[in-house]
Parts: sequence; C-alpha cells; structure tokens
Amino acid sequence: MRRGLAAGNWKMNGTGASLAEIEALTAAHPDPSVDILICPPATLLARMSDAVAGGPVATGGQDCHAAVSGAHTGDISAEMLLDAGASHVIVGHSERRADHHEADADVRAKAEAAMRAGLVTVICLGESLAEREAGRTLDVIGAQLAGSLPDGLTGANAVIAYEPIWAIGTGKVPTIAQIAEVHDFIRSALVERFEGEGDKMRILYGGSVKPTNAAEIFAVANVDGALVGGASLKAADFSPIIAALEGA
Ligand SMILES: O=C(CO)COP(=O)(O)O
Repeated sequence: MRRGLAAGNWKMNGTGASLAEIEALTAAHPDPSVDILICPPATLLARMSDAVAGGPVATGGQDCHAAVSGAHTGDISAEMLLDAGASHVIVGHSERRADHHEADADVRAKAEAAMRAGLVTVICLGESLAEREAGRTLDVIGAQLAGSLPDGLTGANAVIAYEPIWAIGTGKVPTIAQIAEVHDFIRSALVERFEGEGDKMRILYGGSVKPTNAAEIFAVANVDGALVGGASLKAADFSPIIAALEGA
C-alpha cells in the first residue's frame, strides 16, 4: 500500500507573511495519515524548513540545476536545497519545460542531481491540449517517461506527477476515465522498467485540484496523491484536500 502524498507547489508566490499558512496547516494536521510536502519559492525555503522542523510537513525546491556548483547565475543546486532544509525537489514542471526550454534530457539530469544529493525527486510529465486532441497523450507520456526518468529510481527516492498542461491553473480537469487511463499507463511503465520498485513509486495527479474535486480524483486507482498549485497557497484550501486524501 502506497502512502498518500499531498504536495503543494507554491510557484512564484509567497513571502514571509505566508509562513502563517504553514503554521495553520501544521496545527490542522498534527498527525496526518498521509505525507505533506510544500515547495515554496527558494527565498522562503530555509525559513519554512525551520518553521516546520520536527513536524509532519516536509519542504522541497521547485527546480534544481544539474551541477553541484559553478558559474550558473540565478540557479540553485540540489545540494543547496538540501542545505536549506529541503527533502524533495520538483523537476520537469511544464512551466519550466516551456519557459526555460527544458528537454527530457535536462529533466533527467536534474533528477540525477536530486538523487546524488539525497533528495526525493518529483518528476513532472504531461501532455498539451494539442497533443491530447491529436490522440497522442500516451505517446507523449511514454516518451517523457523514457527520456526524463534516470535509472535507479525507487519508491523511496522518486515520485511521478502527471500534470496535463491544459489542466494547470485553468479550472479544467480531465475526466476520471482520462486520469485513470494515464495513471494506469504510467504505473505499467514504471513496473516494467523499475523491477520491484515501480509499484512502490507514488504517482500524483496535478492540474486544478480543489477541495471540491479532490475526493473523486483520489478514488482513482494509481492516484496516490496530488501536486497542487493555487489551492495549496492557503491552509483553508489545502487542508480539505489533505483530509480527502486521508479518507481515500
Ligand atoms: O502546476 C500545478 C502544480 O504543480 C497545478 O497548478 P494548479 O493546481 O494551480 O492548477
């Protein structure tokens, strides 16, 4: 049985005042039956990690550079995230794939960097609307899985997040059948490639997850949690999503 994971990706949102949301979240879930992860902007990571230390909320970065250190202005290494208190890092988010021209090989190198540093890597995959409408969803996901996932992933060091690009921040959510199809496809690919570990890796759904739709999404086989954007910013929104996962 895979333990649920409720992950929040704050993207480019949040300042010191937002730490109050984490205090509220921790107070609301002192002993959760699922794992809780918040990935704040890098500027908040160390402060948030200090604030949640010893409690049930883990913290993560939203991206990392593939190298340990060097002349890469504005970038952050996996080792630096670890040093700031992170246990996880998101790699390959579609906003980075698009805005920073990250290809599958780049995502794979970042996932390898996360493994090297001892971080759990949350590797994001997802098709565009044009790809879905052309009936290419599973081909695209298959290619991303083959190209973005390094060898050596395990249930302990990797999480896969399926985030259809057209569902991110749009309020549009795939049907339950569409979510089930892709999650089953990802599970089969993981089981085939990562012998003995593929069935232990958690697969999150991401894209317009809200308190109102979380329970039906979490009821889908092979959905082990969610990667939540907008609805993770406020404890009042994220808390019922965590509760829905606990009840799944
Ligand atoms: O991109 C996402 C999480 O990484 C999803 O964002 P929203 O939940 O805001 O749609």
